[in-house]
Amino acid sequence: MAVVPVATGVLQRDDGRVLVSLRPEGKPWPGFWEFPGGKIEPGETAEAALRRELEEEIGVQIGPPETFLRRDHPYPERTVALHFFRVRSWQGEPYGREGQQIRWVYPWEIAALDCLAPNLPVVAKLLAEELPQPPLWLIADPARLPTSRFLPALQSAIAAGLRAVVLRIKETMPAELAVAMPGFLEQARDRGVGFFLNHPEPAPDWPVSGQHWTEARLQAATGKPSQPFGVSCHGGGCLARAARLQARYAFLSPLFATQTHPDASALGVERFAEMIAPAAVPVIALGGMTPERVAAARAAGASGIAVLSGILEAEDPASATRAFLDAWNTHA
Ligand SMILES: Nc1nc2c([nH]c(=O)n2[C@H]2C[C@H](O)[C@@H](COP(=O)(O)OP(=O)(O)OP(=O)(O)O)O2)c(=O)[nH]1
Ligand SMILES: [Mg+2]
Repeated sequence: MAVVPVATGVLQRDDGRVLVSLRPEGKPWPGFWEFPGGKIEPGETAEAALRRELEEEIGVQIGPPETFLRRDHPYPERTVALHFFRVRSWQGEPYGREGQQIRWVYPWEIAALDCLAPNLPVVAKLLAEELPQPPLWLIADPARLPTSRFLPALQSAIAAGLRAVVLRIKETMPAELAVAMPGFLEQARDRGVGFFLNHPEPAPDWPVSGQHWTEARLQAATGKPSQPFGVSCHGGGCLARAARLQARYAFLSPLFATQTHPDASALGVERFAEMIAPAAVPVIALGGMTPERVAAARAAGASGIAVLSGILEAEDPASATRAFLDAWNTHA
């Protein structure tokens, strides 16, 4: 089957919104949202095709495009070799020059629309950029530590560079912790730490970045929550639903066998990679994570790694944090 090379542009404004356009009747895949662009002509470079297509389709002259993602995708009638570029500057106000609808949307809103399948990894990559960096996620559960050690251990991890935390509260918190928590969270937020709260309803009104849902809660939900949220998934169906409900990230577990869930059989690197490939949410690898395994998680397409017991329960939470961060950075 012939391979058709295609160049498309993700126009992104300073407020983070990107331009999507609706494929019109009369073209393949009418009614699906895409990034403007089209086929690269013989002898044309991808960038030249991008410039020509964006002028033809949305009436803009673009500044320098950034190479963003490459994907080959087999449609039933043809395989397309897609060159996705990001464009941050252009002249002219985009409009649907071929009569097509256009829309400016936040990256997390794209997957709630009907999108062409190979565009979903582009959405995941845009969303990954919005997450706290570096992408080492700690699942902090006060029930797993003596109360007096919980906040100091968390503080040490933050001082060592931790910037993403899921605060997992399963049972009533010791009163002294509950009292200290809002002040602690406010200080951490000022240092740029993102906190997502996994708490039974009613959740306390703490200054967090968003909520963290279980897979069961995602399945039971009738719509997206009002706050940004992430979710713990165990399979590809959950990742797809999470994206549809505009989740900002998903944990996918267990990548490796773990002590905390010895009965859950591990996904393994290969299945994990297969589940991530078509996903429209950034996937954070969870389960049996050690610094030695970070490279494998990253190579499988993980946008980050999550640790449950390897940091707060370590003798020295700061050096445990640094070991994971070093491993992530080494394999960039
Ligand atoms: N433009 C565009 N095409 C995409 C995207 N994702 C994706 O899979 N494709 C596929 C659909 C099409 O099979 C192919 C490019 O098609 P196109 O219909 O835009 O090509 P074109 O503008 O040159 O159209 P035409 O002149 O042939 O009518 O790439 C995307 O985000 N934007
Ligand atoms: Mg086109």
